[in-house]
Amino acid sequence: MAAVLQPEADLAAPAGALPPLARRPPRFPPGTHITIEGLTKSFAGQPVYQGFELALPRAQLTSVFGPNGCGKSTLINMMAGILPHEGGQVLFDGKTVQDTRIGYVFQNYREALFPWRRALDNILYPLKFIGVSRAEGLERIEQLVQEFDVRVDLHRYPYELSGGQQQLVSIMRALVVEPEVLFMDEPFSALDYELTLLMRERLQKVLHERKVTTLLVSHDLEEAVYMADKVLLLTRRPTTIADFVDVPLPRPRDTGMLTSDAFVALKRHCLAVFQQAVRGGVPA
Ligand SMILES: Nc1ncnc2c1ncn2[C@@H]1O[C@H](COP(=O)(O)OP(=O)(O)OP(=O)(O)O)[C@@H](O)[C@H]1O
Repeated sequence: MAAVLQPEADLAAPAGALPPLARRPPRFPPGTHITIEGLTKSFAGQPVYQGFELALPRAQLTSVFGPNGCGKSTLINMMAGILPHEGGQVLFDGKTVQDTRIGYVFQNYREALFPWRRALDNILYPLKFIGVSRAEGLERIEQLVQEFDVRVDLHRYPYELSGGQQQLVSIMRALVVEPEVLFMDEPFSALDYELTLLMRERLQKVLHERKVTTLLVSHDLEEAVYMADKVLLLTRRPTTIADFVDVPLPRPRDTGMLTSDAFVALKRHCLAVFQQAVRGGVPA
């Protein structure tokens, strides 16, 4: 297992030259869960990330938003260990992704679920890799069904379920392992608007109650702000951080919030930063 990160221990100065401890700035903000340092990635010689740095807070949902093709999926896929990177590191409480329990919800739930397994067995599937019994798994699923407060027959096969129900199954499968970190890549983009509103509302409530550190890639600014504790706004490639915006709106949230003054003001700010980032300018 990787050594636990000592937040202040690796400042690159010779021992004799260190300033007094009390005056040294913290390496990462208090409450940091995930640290990304010097992340470097290119495709066909074209850089996407060059020395990318970021600290992500524990138990909060960070939405990732930016121009098309700026590398949102690439970022979470590198973090989740699905995609290799050329340089830098991503640590979770100082641990590598291999030593971290993660969940991942794909955009395309149709391809993500096993069609030959009933919904229940799709959800139970990852538990066999972490040594959780079927009985314990069934208890966890019952708990999830209550938290989401939805009616879905988990004895059905995926093709017998609606799109929203299938994506719910896929979300439950990611949560049943009780992940330290959850990654979601546009999980609602294939759902109709009514279902999207319902799923957003339920999911943000469950994730907040479970205190899961979450990364959500979204193409929809309304969704990005509504779901988030923080919105990470990215620039065009090579990708940098345009802004990392706090969303201090109360939870649980519902659709009424979408028209509140505070929500609209936050969304307006994010839109202005995004437009600057698309044009390649420096946000005001
Ligand atoms: N395997 C690959 N080979 C070559 N180029 C790739 C590969 N994967 C991604 N890219 C390119 O890298 C860039 C970032 O891709 P990525 O999918 O991460 O962007 P994104 O911000 O999630 O995109 P979108 O907004 O379209 O969903 C894009 O220009 C994409 O075409």
